[in-house]
Amino acid sequence: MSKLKIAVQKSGRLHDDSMKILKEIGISVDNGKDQLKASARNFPLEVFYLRNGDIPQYLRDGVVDAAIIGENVLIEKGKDISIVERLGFSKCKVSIAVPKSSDAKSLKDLEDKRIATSYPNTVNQFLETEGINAQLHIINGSVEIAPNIGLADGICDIVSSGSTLFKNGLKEVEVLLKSEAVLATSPLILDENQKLVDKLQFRLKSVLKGRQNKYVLLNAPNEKLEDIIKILPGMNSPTILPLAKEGWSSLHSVINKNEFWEVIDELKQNGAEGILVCPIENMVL
Ligand SMILES: Nc1ncnc2c1ncn2[C@@H]1O[C@H](COP(=O)(O)OP(=O)(O)OP(=O)(O)O)[C@@H](O)[C@H]1O
Ligand SMILES: O=P(O)(O)OC[C@H]1O[C@H](OP(=O)(O)OP(=O)(O)O)[C@H](O)[C@@H]1O
Ligand SMILES: [Mg+2]
Repeated sequence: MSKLKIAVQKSGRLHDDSMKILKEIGISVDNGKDQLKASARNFPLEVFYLRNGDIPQYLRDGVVDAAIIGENVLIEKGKDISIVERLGFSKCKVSIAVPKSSDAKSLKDLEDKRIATSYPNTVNQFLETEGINAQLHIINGSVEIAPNIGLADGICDIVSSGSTLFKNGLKEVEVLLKSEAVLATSPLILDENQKLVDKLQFRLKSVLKGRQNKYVLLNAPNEKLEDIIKILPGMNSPTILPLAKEGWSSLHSVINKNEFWEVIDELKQNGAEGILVCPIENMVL
């Protein structure tokens, strides 16, 4: 039986969440820390631990069938590789930044200037589209230090909280793209392995949907039920069960987790009591 070969970052920002999501979709991997390859116990799958930056080439060559990778890396060097599913973690931006004292307000203002980056293709594409000339300095890390040491007038790098920019006296002037971890597949994937990817994708969708939602249970007097149902977004057809306490019911429903926190005070004011909010492992739709 064929096994699906999937690449996961060996160590770094993506590693832990990638392994976590595999676990949540029911895949147990024997994980020796220094192993470069591991097999799943309960799914025809082998995990290859690789550098994030090397993964596009492995996908292109068909050395691996699929990968969990930063979308920004695919935009930089894997335009030919298809994204199967966005995974919602490792969210970041790829942005242009300049020293706080600079007058530059966008990429346009860096005409004829020097830009340090690890993402030359991404920057070049934006420069071309906007018809701007700039000189690129390609460096592999610590990009944010470049303006301070006189190497560049601006930089293009990953921004998440913005604290690295802040610490280096830089300000973000333009966001080139937004990124998150994605599941991607090789253009050379065989049909039988594509079927395994489809299975993974189905499981991923139900885990991701579960993460976005909460299962809410609350008690309320019967005469308040109508008002409470109006307050709770998405609670069009809640389950209502009578409580042993005369005139009271228990109300159960699935609710988007962000929407829920916005209405919690209103719920209490309208008589809801004993509110329980539970995580959902999977939502199979
Ligand atoms: N500060 C951050 N916040 C959120 N996501 C980030 C951040 N920095 C990087 N990422 C995302 O995580 C991915 C991996 O970043 P990380 O710094 O761990 O590895 P890398 O140096 O890019 O890759 P390699 O595995 O090749 O060494 C990036 O491509 C990006 O998608
Ligand atoms: O906006 P922030 O939250 O500060 O995150 C942005 C920083 O995070 C990444 O570096 P990382 O910490 O991964 O180090 P690396 O350069 O060694 O990959 C990225 O290259 C930025 O430098
Ligand atoms: Mg990094």
